[in-house]
Amino acid sequence: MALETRVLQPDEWDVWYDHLELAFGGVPESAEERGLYRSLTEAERSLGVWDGGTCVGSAGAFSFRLSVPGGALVPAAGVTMVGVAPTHRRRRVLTSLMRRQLDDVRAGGEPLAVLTASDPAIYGRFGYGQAVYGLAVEIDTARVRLDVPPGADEVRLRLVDPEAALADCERVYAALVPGRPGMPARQPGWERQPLLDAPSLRGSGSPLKCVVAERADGEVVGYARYRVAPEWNLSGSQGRVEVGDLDALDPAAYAALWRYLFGIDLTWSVRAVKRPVDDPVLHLVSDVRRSQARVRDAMYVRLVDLPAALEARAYGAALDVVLEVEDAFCPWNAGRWRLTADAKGGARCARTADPAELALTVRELGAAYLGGVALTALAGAGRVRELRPGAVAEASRAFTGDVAPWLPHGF
Ligand SMILES: CC(=O)SCCNC(=O)CCNC(=O)[C@H](O)C(C)(C)COP(=O)(O)OP(=O)(O)OC[C@H]1O[C@@H](n2cnc3c(N)ncnc32)[C@H](O)[C@@H]1OP(=O)(O)O
Repeated sequence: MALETRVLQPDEWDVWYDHLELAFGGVPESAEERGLYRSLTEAERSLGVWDGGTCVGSAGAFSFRLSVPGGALVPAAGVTMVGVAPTHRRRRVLTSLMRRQLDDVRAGGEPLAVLTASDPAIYGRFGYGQAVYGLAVEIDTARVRLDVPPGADEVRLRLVDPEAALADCERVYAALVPGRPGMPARQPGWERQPLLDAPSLRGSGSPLKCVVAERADGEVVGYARYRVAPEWNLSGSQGRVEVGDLDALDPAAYAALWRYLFGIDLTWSVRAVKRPVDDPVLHLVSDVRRSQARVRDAMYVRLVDLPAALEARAYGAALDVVLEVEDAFCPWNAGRWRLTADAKGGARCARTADPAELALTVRELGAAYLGGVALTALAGAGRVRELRPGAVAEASRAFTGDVAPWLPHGF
């Protein structure tokens, strides 16, 4: 029987999501998670592949607006819920879903598609480049000290109900978005994701806790949501603090929050797994080695409308370069483009017949797009070719940003 691909009907959601759980190994999610993702699913952007009455493939997209260098919020399809049934794998079901989805994203006018990958080897073939990395730390708080800046002692900390503090936390998050490429502006409903607290998500940890940092006038300027995972052995307490998220608007509040987490009684380590790679905590700790910093891929970016995407971001230096771009999966992007930008923010990208100065695939452009991956590094790996001496360094300087891009949460 031929497979049929169609847009999800809302009453098919449970069957569609059951299929997805199966593709991911078959461990059921908690009712709380399921309820959240049901409410966040955009049915008209969700595709199902059906073999008779059985769902055998799925892919969805969230309508995100993503912060890019310069602070603009750019519409981006947050690709999600991709799965193919174990009975139907390696029969090009994923490939057909990616084809349909990228055509839909283009028709809908979103310049970007972004995703987090279950396996880094999957999405390069569809033009996604590894643009955002994430930092994980597990800090030995018995031996590592924090060198907090002046002002941290004036910050008032208050332990609050995470629900009650939500509006204040969201205000802090929203204020950070324009300054940090990669952050999705919060769309309605997504504020609930950091509050998910089903027992299966806690592991051995406590229910979610929230501490807020306040200025003298009572304004909330930072927060941390975390769990405490107590553990006892013959030597005594071995507890750990597990940070969900931690955001602050100034260095004093930021350091005060970390100091609080370091000082929780009966715990001897703090683990935070979704931090930016340039997290200032690396410069607060006395011993970075005992902080066990690890970096891994976090978000992949695909330029769907190449000129619109390149014009939407700002550049750190003036630029005038002709790019020869390969894009086998979205051929409307392929060819020669002149990208000009001034350091104040204006950029223009248009087709040209002038000689190319840099040759690369759309995947490298996606990797460099948010300013966190240097074109010079990609050139070092042979993935960007310099056709005019000096062009790689010039373009790299303009593309690279002052802060590392960051994806603070999964999707
Ligand atoms: C954004 C997200 O949601 S990420 C989540 C992705 N989902 C999962 O990981 C759940 C478990 N896995 C699956 O559901 C499926 O195996 C998928 C979705 C990864 C792949 O689906 P398939 O229909 O088998 O892929 P398809 O047949 O179209 O393969 C296309 C190509 O990708 C390759 N490929 C597919 N999956 C993988 C993988 N996990 N690792 C490396 N390569 C892969 C195939 O070998 C094929 O390569 P080729 O073009 O060189 O021949």
